[in-house]
Amino acid sequence: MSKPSSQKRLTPFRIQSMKGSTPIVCLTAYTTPMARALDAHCDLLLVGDSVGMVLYGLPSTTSVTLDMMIAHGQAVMRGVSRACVIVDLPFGSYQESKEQAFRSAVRIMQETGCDGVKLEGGEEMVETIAFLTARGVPVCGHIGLMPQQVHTAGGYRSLGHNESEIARVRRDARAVGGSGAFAVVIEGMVEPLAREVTASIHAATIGIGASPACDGQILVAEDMLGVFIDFKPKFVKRYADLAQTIEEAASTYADDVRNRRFPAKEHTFDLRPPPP
Ligand SMILES: Nc1nc(=O)c2c([nH]1)NC[C@@H]1CN(c3ccc(C(=O)N[C@@H](CCC(=O)O)C(=O)O)cc3)CN21
Ligand SMILES: CC(C)C(=O)C(=O)O
Ligand SMILES: [Mg+2]
Repeated sequence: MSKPSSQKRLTPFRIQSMKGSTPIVCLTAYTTPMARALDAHCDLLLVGDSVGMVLYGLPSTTSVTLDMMIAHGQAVMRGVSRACVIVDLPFGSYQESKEQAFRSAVRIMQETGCDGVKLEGGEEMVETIAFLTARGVPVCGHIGLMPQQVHTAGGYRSLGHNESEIARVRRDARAVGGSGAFAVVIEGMVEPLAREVTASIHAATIGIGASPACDGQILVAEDMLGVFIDFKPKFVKRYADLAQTIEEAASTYADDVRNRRFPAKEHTFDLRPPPP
């Protein structure tokens, strides 16, 4: 018998159908407890390759592997009952050919049970996205600022500030939007461009640093919770200061141990009277 929760999960099809009506609420999740905490409040949870920077302290997302994405995808799926779960294809697992992309996507879907995959790229990824969607893999695109291109782009810079950047994003949006993707993450671009892109494609646009003019919004959960504080992009809004909360709790714990206030009576197993 299947779990009763399985039919309540939002599908990529349903996410796309929210375009233009209800703003699509998305956050990243990498672990079971985080997925459990976010699930009821989000329409879509992304197991992002940002996991490499946020949980592993790596300098970029480019050394994240398919095995890492699968392990975190499995962890998130254990904590979810409502949200649609999408897993990032990591750098090097899909760019070589559409066949390589299909093999990587199938591994992710079969080994995690997630609802679809996300991949970065514009015009150059159209064939790949069409190949995957035609074969049963729901695909979310990702255009604009593409973190896996950090080494060729020369850093993380927002787009749409000159005519050639605008033309590039326009082309990528039309290409990816028309390739069968149910949604497209549009990252790091000026508002007029995000608005134009959102109005011009059938896929739902999920913005990060791309203004309120998108069909939905996504942030890295650890950024908005103030857990990850190594850097704060302009687009991040802090809803909590958990790094500070953790620091304070650790300090109080250390103080309690050093002054023998912890463990107290209620944390200690004591000798019980023998049963009658
Ligand atoms: N924790 C975390 N949050 C993210 O949003 C994120 C990751 N990691 N890792 C993968 C990529 C990298 N991202 C980044 C990283 C840095 C900036 C940044 O520093 N941006 C500057 C300059 C933008 C501009 O040129 O206008 C900023 O001030 O926002 C932006 C996006 C987004 N992604
Ligand atoms: C920030 C989102 C869109 C992402 O790709 C990630 O977390 O890896
Ligand atoms: Mg990513």
